[in-house]
Amino acid sequence: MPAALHIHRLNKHFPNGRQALRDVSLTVQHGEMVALIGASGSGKSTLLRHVAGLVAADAQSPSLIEIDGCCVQQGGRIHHDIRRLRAQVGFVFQQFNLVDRLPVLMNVLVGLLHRIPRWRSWLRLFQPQECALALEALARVGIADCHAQRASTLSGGQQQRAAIARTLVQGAKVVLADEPIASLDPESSRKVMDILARINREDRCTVIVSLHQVDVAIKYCPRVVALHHGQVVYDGASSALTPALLRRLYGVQADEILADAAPPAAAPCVPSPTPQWTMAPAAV
Ligand SMILES: Nc1ncnc2c1ncn2[C@@H]1O[C@H](COP(=O)(O)OP(=O)(O)OP(=O)(O)O)[C@@H](O)[C@H]1O
Repeated sequence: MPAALHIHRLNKHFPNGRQALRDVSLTVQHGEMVALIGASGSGKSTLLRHVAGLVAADAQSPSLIEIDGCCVQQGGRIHHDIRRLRAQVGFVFQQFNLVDRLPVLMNVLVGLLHRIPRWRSWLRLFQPQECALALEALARVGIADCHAQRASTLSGGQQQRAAIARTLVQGAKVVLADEPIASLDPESSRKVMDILARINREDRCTVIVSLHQVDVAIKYCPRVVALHHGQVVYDGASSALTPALLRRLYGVQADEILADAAPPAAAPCVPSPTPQWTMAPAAV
């Protein structure tokens, strides 16, 4: 069985000469929940955008990205059938990417557009069972009662949950979430992360989530991939992250991160059966 995600020797230079990714190789198996961490500018978003086939790697490089054995891009060329492949990948953005003026239910139904005839998608004609599917997805993320509201009237946390409901309706087997909680308050962040963990657990969805908050990465993701100046400098158990690595990744900010992660004594991030920052999974 092919891996959920396979990345081989991914390099990216932007036209201004900046190298955002350096020889990134990574394999993620089906059903994993992986956190992508690293300081601002380390390349997390750029990596996820390459995986989604939104950005092409350096031309004539040996790069290869495959999702479930299907080529997303190779040698800096995005696969010609990327639209079909993208339909299998859910993308959750920091800024939600909902259509503000449309009702929440319609925003969720957008996840079905790749599956219905084009004439129906143009007319936004959805069948009762499709609406029922969207309502069920909204119920799973806890906002079914908001289905008739315009997306713009939802709170940030609710909008992000609607965006996740859209990926549920889409039937995505791989969900890429790019800093999904960066603009949310702690309670909304918890709800969004709980939902991502639930779809990982219950739907066996592979989730790759970029996060600024190391404590959240440790709490929710058994595996962490850390980027530093576009290079993978750590790929392993989140419980085995060390203060030394966090200092390398985040510089002076690391002390703040360590304090957040383990409040009482700048406790070492050594593997332990019950790390102090691991809270019991909370219900959505
Ligand atoms: N379109 C672009 N043109 C030039 N440079 C870019 C472009 N997009 C990103 N970069 C640069 O590539 C590097 C990686 O950026 P990226 O947004 O991937 O980092 P990040 O880890 O996601 O940061 P943040 O956590 O702040 O979102 C940065 O140095 C950024 O300035």
